[in-house]
Amino acid sequence: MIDAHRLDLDQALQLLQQAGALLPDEAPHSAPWLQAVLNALCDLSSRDALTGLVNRRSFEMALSREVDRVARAGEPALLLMLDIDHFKAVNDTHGHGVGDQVIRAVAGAVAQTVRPMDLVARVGGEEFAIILPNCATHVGLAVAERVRERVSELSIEVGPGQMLGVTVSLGGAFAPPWVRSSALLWTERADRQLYRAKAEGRNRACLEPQIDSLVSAEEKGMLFSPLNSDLQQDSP
Ligand SMILES: Nc1nc2c(ncn2[C@@H]2O[C@H](COP(=O)(O)OP(=O)(O)OP(=O)(O)O)[C@@H](O)[C@H]2O)c(=O)[nH]1
Repeated sequence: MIDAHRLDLDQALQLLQQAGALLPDEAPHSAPWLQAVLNALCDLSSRDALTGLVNRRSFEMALSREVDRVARAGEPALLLMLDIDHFKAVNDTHGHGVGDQVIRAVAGAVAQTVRPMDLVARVGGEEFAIILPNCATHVGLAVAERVRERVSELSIEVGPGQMLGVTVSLGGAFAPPWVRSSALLWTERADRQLYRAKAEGRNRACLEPQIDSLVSAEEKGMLFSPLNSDLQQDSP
């Protein structure tokens, strides 16, 4: 049994306080209190401080989980990479503070546009990623377009009476159903489409052309038959 009084938790509690996290109501140093402190620290370390979105580390974990899920369940999942257009010019013209404000506004708009089950992450300075589980392939482009349009409608007040508009480019790729791919390959494919969107003029969404699965219904049945359950678990 751990005696929580003997643990040095000062720094952890200061971090939580500084981040504005609510400290647990439970009796200090009790087991439920300690658990609540750990939960709050986990939450803090999985979020980006500027936007409150999921950070790159959590995104990578979620993406690997999604790769596994798609390979098992065969449901199509879409990964969108999103980058603010000409963002350097925003910083250069209006300053870093306004740049941060724009990043926050874009993050809010994107998070409000997708479904609660979708995961929006800030994966770089002005770069975001969205994992959309169970997203039908024929609606992928419409979803990406909706996000693009929503951001382009933003009017961000960056000074008294001074409004700023911003656009984003998006690149997307579906995880191949029934196939064990890797998070890295999936990200690279979506990134390639993002570069295409930038090269084709920005403020647009490009999705990887769909390649129909070569796995037949019969093969899918075989993959999930009890005889092959070991094979399924061991396959790379
Ligand atoms: N304000 C602010 N700026 C950031 C942050 N992180 C990165 N940046 C800036 O984002 C800018 C990214 O610029 P670039 O990668 O050149 O791209 P861009 O100007 O958006 O141009 P394109 O992507 O080609 O449309 C750089 O100037 C970085 O300094 C941040 O957290 N806050």
